Amino acid sequence: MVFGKFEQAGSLWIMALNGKVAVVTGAAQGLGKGFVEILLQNGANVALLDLNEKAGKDLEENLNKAYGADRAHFYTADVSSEQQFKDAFQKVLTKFGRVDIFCNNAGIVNEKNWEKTVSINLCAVVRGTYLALEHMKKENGGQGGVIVNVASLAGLGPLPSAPIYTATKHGVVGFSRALSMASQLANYGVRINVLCPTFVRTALIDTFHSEELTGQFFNLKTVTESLLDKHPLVEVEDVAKGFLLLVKDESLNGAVLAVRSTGTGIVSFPTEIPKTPVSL
Ligand SMILES: NC(=O)C1=CN([C@@H]2O[C@H](COP(=O)(O)OP(=O)(O)OC[C@H]3O[C@@H](n4cnc5c(N)ncnc54)[C@H](O)[C@@H]3O)[C@@H](O)[C@H]2O)C=CC1
Ligand SMILES: CC/C=C\CC(=O)/C=C/C=C\C=C\C=C\[C@@H](O)[C@@H](O)C/C=C\CCC(=O)O
Repeated sequence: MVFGKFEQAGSLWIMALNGKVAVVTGAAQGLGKGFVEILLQNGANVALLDLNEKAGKDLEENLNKAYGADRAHFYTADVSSEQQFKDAFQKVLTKFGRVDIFCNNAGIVNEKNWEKTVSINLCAVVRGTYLALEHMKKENGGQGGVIVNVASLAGLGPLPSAPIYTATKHGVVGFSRALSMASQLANYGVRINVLCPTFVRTALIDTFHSEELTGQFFNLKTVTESLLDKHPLVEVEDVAKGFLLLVKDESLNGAVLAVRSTGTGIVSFPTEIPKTPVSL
């Protein structure tokens, strides 16, 4: 299946990013900032969405100094608000005229206020995906494109100290994989891929030291620390390279990319779930 303007690199079909327009949520810091930078370095123009207005505006100024005027624009938006998300998306279309790449990256850990976590980590990912899809899909006159949803290794296996966070990330993986199949079957011309990083050196990983944010699971801090031993930290730049692959490689739709200190790989899901027979 071929989606958009691309150039051939060996047997790979690679989407050229010059002139493309990308949207990244949670873009003011951390992984989102890394995704924005690698997109700018590869020729795309980028809309940054975040609820942190000061950090977002400061980053916008610095990026336009570094990569050229008018390449990056910040829009204040709380992705858990349907109205704010829709308004920001409309402002992006008014400014840039198109959206080719959409990254649902914004996410939090809050096991106390779990409804907030579900609202941001899962509901807002669905909202952003559907906003982008409505604009991109060919049956609506769109140009096609690619959506990258940010899950986590906790979307592939449990984080005992963060069961709600784990649930939201499993939801992102399942939703994105199912929608990628729907997109293929309906010939939307839109690829939907998932990024599953291990622990990354950002502000978020301090969360599990916070009793306010881990709540009843604060006493499992040592479990997370032992998982950190098993899954050592990676840097934002390592994850950004995986993100760029999911954006540029036109052959990838429904891909789940795990980024770990031991390397990066596309997850293969068993068609037959291993089972231990029981007698009823
Ligand atoms: N840091 C890590 O170890 C890992 C992070 N992830 C995921 O990567 C994504 C980014 O996380 P990090 O960069 O590490 O976190 P971070 O806390 O450094 O940055 C998150 C950004 O999202 C923004 N944000 C939070 N709630 C928002 C909302 N309602 N509306 C708009 N913006 C909002 C924040 O203002 C911040 O700029 C999250 O989805 C997270 O679950 C996945 C695996 C590992
Ligand atoms: C408290 C949250 C902190 C940071 C955010 C985040 O998403 C960090 C996730 C980091 C690691 C999660 C590890 C989960 C490990 C176990 O559940 C494993 O069963 C995971 C399953 C497969 C891992 C892939 C592999 O190692 O082959």
